[in-house]
Amino acid sequence: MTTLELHGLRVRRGGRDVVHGIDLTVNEGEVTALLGANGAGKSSTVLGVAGLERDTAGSVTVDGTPIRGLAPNRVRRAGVATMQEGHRVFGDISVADNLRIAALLLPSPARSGAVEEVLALFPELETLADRPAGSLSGGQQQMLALATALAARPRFLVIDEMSLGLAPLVVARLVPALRQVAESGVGVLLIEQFTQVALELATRVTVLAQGLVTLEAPASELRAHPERLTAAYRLTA
Ligand SMILES: Nc1ncnc2c1ncn2[C@@H]1O[C@H](COP(=O)(O)OP(=O)(O)OP(=O)(O)O)[C@@H](O)[C@H]1O
Repeated sequence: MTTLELHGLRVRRGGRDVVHGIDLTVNEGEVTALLGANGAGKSSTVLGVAGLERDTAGSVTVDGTPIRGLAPNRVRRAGVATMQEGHRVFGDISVADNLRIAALLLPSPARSGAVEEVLALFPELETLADRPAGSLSGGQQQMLALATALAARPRFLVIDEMSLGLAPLVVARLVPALRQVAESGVGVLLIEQFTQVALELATRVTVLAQGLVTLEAPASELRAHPERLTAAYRLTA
C-alpha cells in the first residue's frame, strides 16, 4: 500500500519549534483526520509537508521516497497536492483555465482527460467553466480549489480546513465528493474544524496539542466515544 509517512517531523516557525517531532501515516484510499485546538500545529504540519515551511527536521516520505525539504513544486511532482486554508484560485482567469493550468503538471496527452475527470466529480463547475474564478461564490471557489488540487491526479491530498467559512449546505456537498476522491485511491489528510465532518469521513484520527500527538485512534472509536477527542484536545506535554 502507498503511504505518506511523517516520522519525527519538526517544524520551526518564528525561531521556535511549533511541531515537536510527530509521527503520522496517511494510507492511500483513506481519509486521515488531523484535529486539534487553535494553535495546536495543524497548519504548520501541512506547511512542513508541502515544502512551504522549510525550517523542518525529521522525515516525510511518499512510498518510501524522502520529500522533506523539497521545494513545493517538487513535493507536488512527488504526488502530494495541498489545499491551503482559504481559497486559492486564480480569480482573473476562467474556471476552465484554472483547471487547465493545474493539469499542466501532467504529461500533455493526459491533461484534458484529467480536467474532464474533475468536472465529472463537480458537474457544477462545468456550467461555470467560462466565468472568471473570482466571480464565483465562496463555496464554488472552494470546490474549484479542490478540483484544481485533483486535476494533476495526486496520490495524496492535504487539505487545511475544507469547510472554513462555508455554509452547511456547501459542506454537505463537498463531503461526498471528498469521499469519492478517497475511494478512487487518493490518500487524504484532512484538517477540519467541524469534528463531526472529520469523523464522518475519516478512517483514522490524529489529534495534536501544542505540537505533539496526543491521540491516535480509529474514527469509529471516536464516533462512539467523542469524550476521548475532547480530552485529547486539552492534553499537554
Ligand atoms: N508565521 C508564524 N510565525 C511564527 N509562529 C507562528 C506562525 N504561524 C503560526 N505560528 C505559531 O505556531 C503554532 C502553531 O500554529 P498553527 O497555525 O500551525 O496551528 P493550527 O493548529 O493550524 O491552528 P488553527 O486551527 O488556529 O489554524 C502557534 O503557536 C502559532 O502561534
